[in-house]
Amino acid sequence: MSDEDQNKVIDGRAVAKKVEAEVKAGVEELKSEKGITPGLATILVGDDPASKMYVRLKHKACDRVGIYAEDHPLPESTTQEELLDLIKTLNAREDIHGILLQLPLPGQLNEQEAMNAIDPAKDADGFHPFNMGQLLIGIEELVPCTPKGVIRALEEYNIDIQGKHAVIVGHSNVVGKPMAAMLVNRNATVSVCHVFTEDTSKFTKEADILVVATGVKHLIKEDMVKEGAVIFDVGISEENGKVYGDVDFENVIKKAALVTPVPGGVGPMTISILMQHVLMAAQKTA
Ligand SMILES: Nc1nc2c(c(=O)[nH]1)N[C@@H](CN(C=O)c1ccc(C(=O)N[C@@H](CCC(=O)O)C(=O)O)cc1)CN2
Repeated sequence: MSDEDQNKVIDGRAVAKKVEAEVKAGVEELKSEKGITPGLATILVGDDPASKMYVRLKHKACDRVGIYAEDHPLPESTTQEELLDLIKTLNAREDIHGILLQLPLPGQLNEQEAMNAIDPAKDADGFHPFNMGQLLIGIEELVPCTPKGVIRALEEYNIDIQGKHAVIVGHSNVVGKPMAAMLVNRNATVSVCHVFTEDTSKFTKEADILVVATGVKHLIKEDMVKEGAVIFDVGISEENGKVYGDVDFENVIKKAALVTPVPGGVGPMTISILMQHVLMAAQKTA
């Protein structure tokens, strides 16, 4: 990669490091002034290797910032009742301020019902309907971590959002929909594309800010982006032990003003925002 292109890489690890430093300072203050150690409980159902790795990364981040973390691994065969029972127990624990249910869940489990059972005040992921509803009316407290990480990166890189055309590819509850709400809350003009969009490239070519979250390797090519666009690649797919994003990074970077790499872009930012949420939830109990 040329030096010029190197300067266009959004360093997600550096953004995450900055967020983590802030969280660490907040955790120390809460411990020394109120005697409260923020606590996160993670729930991992089954043996999916990627999910296991993400939970491990979250526990390592907790260690770095001083958050207490405990994992609740459940077998693949877990019933809805068993999962809800565990969530109920964790909701009642005073030393646990954040609960994270690692997704996806095995097919027999009802994901939405499980997320609805998490106390909204402990909803570290921001997926509870109460927190999603708050986001929609412009109250951003516990909101989904990945889109919040994207917003933080836009701030860190001094990118104006107001009046810009932001295009999101993917309309999931985890990324696409909350990302749209956060950008609208900041007065962007937002288009959301998805599998039923007739001509996605018609939209992506017009995007000042492009967020792609589909899980389709290298879906976004150089001829699909606008010169000078700021691009966030949220997708991760694996092929022969190598991870790929949704953006054809090597070629797209020639045209973009800024772009996130995979790995080292949005992923680390997501985890640092999760740490921020556990701290926020603990601070509210003080
Ligand atoms: N309960 C949740 N489940 C899932 C979420 C989520 O936010 N909450 N998001 C994804 C997975 N995810 C976090 O859980 C996640 C994915 C990727 C990364 C990350 O840091 N990736 C590294 C690359 C790692 C690799 O080599 O594969 C990177 O991008 O640098 C962190 C978190 C689905 N489930």
